[in-house]
Amino acid sequence: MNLQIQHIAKKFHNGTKALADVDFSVSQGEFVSVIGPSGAGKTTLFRILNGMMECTGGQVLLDDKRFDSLKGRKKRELQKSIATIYQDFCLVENSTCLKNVLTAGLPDMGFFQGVFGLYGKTRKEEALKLLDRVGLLEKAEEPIKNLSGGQKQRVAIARALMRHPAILLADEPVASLDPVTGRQILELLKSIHETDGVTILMNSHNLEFSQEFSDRLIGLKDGKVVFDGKTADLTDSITTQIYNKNDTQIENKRGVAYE
Ligand SMILES: Nc1ncnc2c1ncn2[C@@H]1O[C@H](COP(=O)(O)OP(=O)(O)OP(=O)(O)O)[C@@H](O)[C@H]1O
Repeated sequence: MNLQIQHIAKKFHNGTKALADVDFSVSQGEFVSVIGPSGAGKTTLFRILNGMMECTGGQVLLDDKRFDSLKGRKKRELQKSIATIYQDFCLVENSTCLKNVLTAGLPDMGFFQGVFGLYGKTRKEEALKLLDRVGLLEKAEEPIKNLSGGQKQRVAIARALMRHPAILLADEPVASLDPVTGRQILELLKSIHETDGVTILMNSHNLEFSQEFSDRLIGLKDGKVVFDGKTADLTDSITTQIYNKNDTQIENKRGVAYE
């Protein structure tokens, strides 16, 4: 599935212009990271892409079908191709890992099935397989609140995969994790990307991780794309331009989350 972001703009009610003429495409199977300083508009862009927020200009196309202006059932149908994982995992803490993964099926279920959690044997088997894939089968009946941060993100990844997404949006997926756990989560995402051909669009403050795991980087600054190229083509001077920091600061901050 090809994602086309065409001249996207977002102006909030308070007058803040978070995005201005953001324009790029992502082909099926790419691993792209959106990088940029705090306030650059990364989260706003991701919210528009997963349908949580409306843009005030431009359009988003999925395989040439306009996505941003759709409503209701048509929007939900197309939305199924996009799954998101978040920095704070967005799981139900008192519910088990298995139930959290199963909730991904709710939009396809009838009202009563959903209310009474009648997920059915096939969905349960698939959810258990996915928990196995992320290394958490033995925790299936454990409530989320008993898990570590890394384990919670693994459950969130299993829940995302339950939707069979063509595109996985990873919004600061490792920002709440220590560097070792963060790397393990990114290795898991990379292996899913390589095995399933899922497109991954990641928003990260960690430039070193973005460079290591992505094929392509999009540099956002003040709501505009200031770099779009292969990871290897990101030079120190472009990094300075994106983050507006001098070279010494960049050298000192390599591997540390940019602010
Ligand atoms: N709901 C909102 N109402 C008004 N302004 C907002 C809203 N959400 C975000 N903004 C503003 O839009 C701009 C972009 O914010 P956004 O959160 O997208 O940046 P970001 O690059 O994700 O930053 P960070 O890396 O710190 O999360 C900022 O100036 C922010 O203050």
